[in-house]
Amino acid sequence: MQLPRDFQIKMQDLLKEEYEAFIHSYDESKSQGLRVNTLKLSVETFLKESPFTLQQVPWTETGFYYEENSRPGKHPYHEAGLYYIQEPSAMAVGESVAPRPGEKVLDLCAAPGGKTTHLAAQMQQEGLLVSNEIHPMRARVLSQNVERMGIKNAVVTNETPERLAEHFPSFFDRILVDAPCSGEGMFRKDPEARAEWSLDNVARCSERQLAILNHAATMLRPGGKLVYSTCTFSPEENEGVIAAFIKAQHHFDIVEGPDYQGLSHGRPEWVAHAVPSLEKTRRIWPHLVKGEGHFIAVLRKGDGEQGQRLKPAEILKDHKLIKEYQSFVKASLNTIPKGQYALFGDQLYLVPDGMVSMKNLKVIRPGWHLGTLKKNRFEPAHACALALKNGEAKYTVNLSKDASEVVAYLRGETLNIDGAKGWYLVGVDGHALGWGKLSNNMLKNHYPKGLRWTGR
Ligand SMILES: C[S@@+](CC[C@H](N)C(=O)[O-])C[C@H]1O[C@@H](n2cnc3c(N)ncnc32)[C@H](O)[C@@H]1O
Repeated sequence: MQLPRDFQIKMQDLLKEEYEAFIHSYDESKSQGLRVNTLKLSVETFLKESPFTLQQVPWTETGFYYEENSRPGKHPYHEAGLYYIQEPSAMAVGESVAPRPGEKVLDLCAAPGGKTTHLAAQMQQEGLLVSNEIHPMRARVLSQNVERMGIKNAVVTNETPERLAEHFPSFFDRILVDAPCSGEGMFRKDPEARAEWSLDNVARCSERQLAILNHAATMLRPGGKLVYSTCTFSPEENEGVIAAFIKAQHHFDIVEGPDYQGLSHGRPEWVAHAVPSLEKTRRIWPHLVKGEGHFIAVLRKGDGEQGQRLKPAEILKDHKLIKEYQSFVKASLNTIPKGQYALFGDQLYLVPDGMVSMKNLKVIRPGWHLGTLKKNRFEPAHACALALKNGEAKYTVNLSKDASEVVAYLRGETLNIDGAKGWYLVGVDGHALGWGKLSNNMLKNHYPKGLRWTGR
């Protein structure tokens, strides 16, 4: 593998006798992983149903390596959101954040959503998860992944860290900054990261990382936890950023990172102005574990002034007034979705508990999207289907993963089905895939056009 020359010289200088083992790891194949979505099923059930050969990732109960020739991204279970394909080392980050149900959590650099979907699984649909991405196109992909994984309590925003910091002073219990970086840890799997790398870019990244981290600090409540991670080796972007941050932000401490098998300590000796506590940060090395390169720092904010209470979000006083929605619920669901309803134009959402007003921010998903109010009727959203559990819809079409109808449905084709008129939740082995509307024994396909399978 062709690695940038300056990168090799720098790593040799840092790693000394360990360099040989490090550089040989580039001759080995990258490791690939998936994380079971425990919002939809337990690990135990997934392992019984999984068509793939899997091996446990040591630092994540829900994470597994899969074999090179399996293609989990091209399986109906993927479309049903039963798992998220995620680089195994990256799973250690969500484990380090470890949010609890009911908390207020911010994922500041969230697209495409690997860590956000991990945090959401830990929160078990309770509390408020704000998932932010600065780039509009990437924010859209993030939003789609939040939908596919059936997450109800996430608010997806498309903002700069600066604007969010103005809106949310001392607000969040936990914040993750999975920072944009030079991506040295991804060289084995990402040729673009190799092509774009330069020493100048490393320096630019570290400046940007410190700025993002400072904005994150503003948004954390006293006593809150801030996790900083990168997928790069360069000390300037890792221990160096944390050293500069701690120097400026006296009320923050570095706390001991996770002690999972295979994780190494941070290297204070690699940066100027180091403090010994930098050793409490964690590094993941590809020559020591089955995973790509990563860095994780866990920081805690000391006691201090609590933030002001933010204005609550505007919610509907009585959703029963929306007759079209009531008729849909009565005809098509066995349970009434519980929580706070909010209407954005003609779009109906259930917003997370603790949702505050996000006026003037670019919000692209304010919670669980239930559907659209049309003239005299309600049309359920794809997100509504994907967060419904077995038994929650009145009418279902349950297909087996090997049935040709599953592929037909995912391609957007009409299915022939006997039954009463109405909305049907189409699923694979009991896991929702999307909606279909039955009339005259023809199930009109409501699988979103942009997600349909083509050429398979
Ligand atoms: C390492 S990636 C995040 C990966 C994501 N957390 C996941 O697990 O799927 C870093 C993200 O930061 C975003 N980003 C780039 N510049 C940024 C900036 N100045 N402020 C905040 N985020 C930025 C990138 O668009 C990218 O999506």
